[in-house]
Amino acid sequence: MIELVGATVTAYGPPDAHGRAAVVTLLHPTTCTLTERRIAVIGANGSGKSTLARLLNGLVRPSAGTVTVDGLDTVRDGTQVRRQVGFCFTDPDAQLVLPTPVEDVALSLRRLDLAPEERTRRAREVLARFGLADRAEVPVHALSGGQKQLLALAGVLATEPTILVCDEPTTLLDLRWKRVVDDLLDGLDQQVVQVTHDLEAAARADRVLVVDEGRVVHDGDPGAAVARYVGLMTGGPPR
Ligand SMILES: Nc1ncnc2c1ncn2[C@@H]1O[C@H](COP(=O)(O)OP(=O)(O)OP(=O)(O)O)[C@@H](O)[C@H]1O
Repeated sequence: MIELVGATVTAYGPPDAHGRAAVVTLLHPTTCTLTERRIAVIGANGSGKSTLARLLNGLVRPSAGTVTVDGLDTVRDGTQVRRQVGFCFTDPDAQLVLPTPVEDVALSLRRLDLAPEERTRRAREVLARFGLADRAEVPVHALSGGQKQLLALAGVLATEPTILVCDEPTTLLDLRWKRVVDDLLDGLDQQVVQVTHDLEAAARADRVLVVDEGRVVHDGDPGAAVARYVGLMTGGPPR
């Protein structure tokens, strides 16, 4: 269970003519308890969705308030929280660091106390589960965007987190690969919190948070959330 209590994120904005930077609020105080299996976060570009998502595993620290996962504080107990909450970025290149898929997944498994051969064997098993068995030794840079996104998810899920947070996991994918990743996410046992611009994916969620200008302006039923978002988006050109 993820719990935000007055969670607020501030940062320094751009410096003025005197070199002084004002503090800007990226996320206004937010309180909610996230227990549903499928949660979507939607909103305009720059509204604060990624900031909210990154709070959930401590990638971003609250400037005020708290974020806890099953009672563990994302600041105080950051390492334990990150073991429980896997995070997948929009761009898999931000996540894939080793030359081949098998090495990359084996790296994800480094926390398990395993001999190197056993770690490699497990990494191959994980790749097979994700339909990437025949890509195990192919250079990561030679994989398609869809294969890279699957690999990034495989690396995160290999560690068996109880919660998966994904920041626009299908934005860079063509329709075929988007379906593959959507099906994978829909079928997971884990709780999944997904930031998305895909309103069909949002409509399939159990609960949808709509973020606007750093505030959660709607939280609840997917149909009403999507309608709220569409209303916001048709209210004039972006600022
Ligand atoms: N570390 C930071 N310092 C200053 N401003 C930041 C920082 N991180 C994000 N921002 C700003 O906060 C706002 C919200 O950013 P965020 O990435 O959370 O939006 P988003 O809703 O995920 O956008 P998108 O849909 O475009 O990915 C943006 O205006 C962004 O430029």
